[in-house]
Amino acid sequence: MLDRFYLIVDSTEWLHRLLPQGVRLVQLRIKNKPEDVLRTEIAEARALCEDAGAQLIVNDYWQIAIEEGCDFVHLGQEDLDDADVEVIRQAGIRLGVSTHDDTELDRALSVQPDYIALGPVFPTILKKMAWAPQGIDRVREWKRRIGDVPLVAIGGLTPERAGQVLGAGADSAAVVTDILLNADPEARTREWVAATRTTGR
Ligand SMILES: Cc1ncc(COP(=O)(O)OP(=O)(O)O)c(N)n1
Ligand SMILES: Cc1nc(C(=O)O)sc1CCOP(=O)(O)O
Ligand SMILES: [Mg+2]
Repeated sequence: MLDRFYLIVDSTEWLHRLLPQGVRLVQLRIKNKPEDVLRTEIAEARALCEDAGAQLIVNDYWQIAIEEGCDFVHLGQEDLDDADVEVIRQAGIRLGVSTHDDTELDRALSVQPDYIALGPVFPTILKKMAWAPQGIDRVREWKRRIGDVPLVAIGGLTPERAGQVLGAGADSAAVVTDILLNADPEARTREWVAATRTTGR
């Protein structure tokens, strides 16, 4: 069972600030750092999330996640090319997978994921995407197709849009820039917590 509010951060510094605001589900998504930094950040994130009673999901670095005793990783389609899903499963690690189109959805379902992410639902400024925004109807369609597998909506979300994607069948709404680039990330996080506890299904 995923929390309906899924925060994504790029350092443990954010966890010190935002976990106390009521975050229960968080992804550590670090790019372009040396392995020793990654390992230190992942280990610290694990301890901080454990203390806060939050679920940590490690993006990309499934081997370090296993070695540092984490229990949930997120992999995109390119990450899956290099990942050993058998090893991940044997380590008892849960796995979330990104999808953007039908082919990716088929592939994601074939590894029996613990959730499927669909994006970008709205335009995102975080990274260049090869896909046009999916829109709300696509969220509805994805949920119909994946049934009991939890669905995470991502891309350009705000508290108001989170209500829309949850209402369309997403189980959780993931966010980066609406919080990390906000003038007051702590207050915006509290808005997210309130919005996702009171809207949607
Ligand atoms: C919840 C969630 N959904 C999608 C992604 C994107 O994963 P990926 O396609 O591997 O891209 P990067 O985030 O690694 O750049 C995600 N991280 N989390
Ligand atoms: C990291 C990521 N993956 C996406 C996908 O569609 O797979 S969209 C996305 C960016 C989400 O950031 P923001 O909340 O700032 O738009
Ligand atoms: Mg990735």
